Amino acid sequence: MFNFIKKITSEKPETPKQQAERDSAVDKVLLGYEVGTVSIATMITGLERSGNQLTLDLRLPQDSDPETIQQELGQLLHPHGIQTIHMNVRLSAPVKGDGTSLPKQMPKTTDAMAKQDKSSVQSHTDSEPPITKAAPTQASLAAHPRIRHIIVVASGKGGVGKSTTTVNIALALKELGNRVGVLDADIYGPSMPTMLGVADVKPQLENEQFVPVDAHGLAMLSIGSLLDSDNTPVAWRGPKATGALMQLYNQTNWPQLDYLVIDMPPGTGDIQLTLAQRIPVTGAVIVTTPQHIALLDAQKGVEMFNKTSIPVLGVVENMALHTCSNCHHTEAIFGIGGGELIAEQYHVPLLGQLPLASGIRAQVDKGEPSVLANDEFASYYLNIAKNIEANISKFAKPVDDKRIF
Ligand SMILES: Nc1ncnc2c1ncn2[C@@H]1O[C@H](COP(=O)(O)OP(=O)(O)OP(=O)(O)O)[C@@H](O)[C@H]1O
Repeated sequence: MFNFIKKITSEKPETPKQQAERDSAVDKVLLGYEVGTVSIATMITGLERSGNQLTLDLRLPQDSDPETIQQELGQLLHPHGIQTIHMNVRLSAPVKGDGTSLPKQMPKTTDAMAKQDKSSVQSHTDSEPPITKAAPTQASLAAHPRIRHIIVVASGKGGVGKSTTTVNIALALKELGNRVGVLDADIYGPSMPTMLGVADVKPQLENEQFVPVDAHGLAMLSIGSLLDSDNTPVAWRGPKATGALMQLYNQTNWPQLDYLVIDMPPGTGDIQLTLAQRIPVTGAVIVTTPQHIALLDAQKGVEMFNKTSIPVLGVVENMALHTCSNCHHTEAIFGIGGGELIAEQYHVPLLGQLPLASGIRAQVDKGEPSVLANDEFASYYLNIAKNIEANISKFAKPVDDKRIF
């Protein structure tokens, strides 16, 4: 482990407001800075900003030159108020054999990334889709060797029921006879393990790869499984979050899957954009609610996916209808047509409208979502899954069947 401390220039006054603005600018610089052909964001295992000082824990490829990196980052970050950079650098060990000295237990998040010295980009080229150079486009990303379709489920804002919808769609796709995996990438509120009733099950490591948890037949991996209760990801900033999520995607031994459904963090910021640019996605599903503000945010989601050339498979309007728990009468209490409006405006299909029903909430709360319980709401999700299936093949990327693992 090397420890580099470099003073760039002398002090400059900084207000809290400036600091907040600079945090975002610093994130952008880190996301854009590449070591070899890979963003340094994917190599950050720890990041702390204190005033004009930035501390980065980095796991760099063995042949990289930390001093040059520090110098270049210093120049790029100096205009954004960073005067001192501390870099704690681990260089990846050279690849030897098949990597037999493995941790028996799943390490905690920070350790998981820091200790896996052999898990560099170099040592995993056999299973990782390549991360391409700056401004990667979907067309330049190789399809995942074992996954036919990757679907991201996104929402413009939090709390619209994205995770509830994701878990039920995943179960519905499985119900239709598919092999399905779920990646819970919602760093702000990872909820898949609880919703699937496997919150106590920790994923294992095998040959330096995460092994997804079997959750009612779904291959599930959640960023939440890698966290301690005191190590909440809420405070994670862009590059660290992006790095951790890319690691989950790249370093997981996904079985052969027809669908990997990714529960994205809500919003349309840097993290979402970076993931959308680095993971070979077949299509996106956008979850919204009928309220005006949620619809506006959903529009931003559609625009983000359009920019990154990810086809939008459609919009799901959640909590669109209310089903009375006494008489089971269903009506659109928030008004009608929100999801339809977006669908029309952006030429994307409306995949379905879901009721606001306490039963839907109660089922995910007890770890047995509606589709699993086969309750009265299951058919709504099955219809959405059928609509996804009906559309998806025209967006599929070719799978390289000749690849050997
Ligand atoms: N159709 C629905 N009817 C009733 N309750 C619902 C419905 N959909 C979701 N909920 C409830 O709304 C709450 C928020 O849902 P969920 O966690 O799925 O939203 P989210 O968009 O993923 O939130 P976050 O952005 O915080 O991750 C949960 O308590 C969930 O049970």
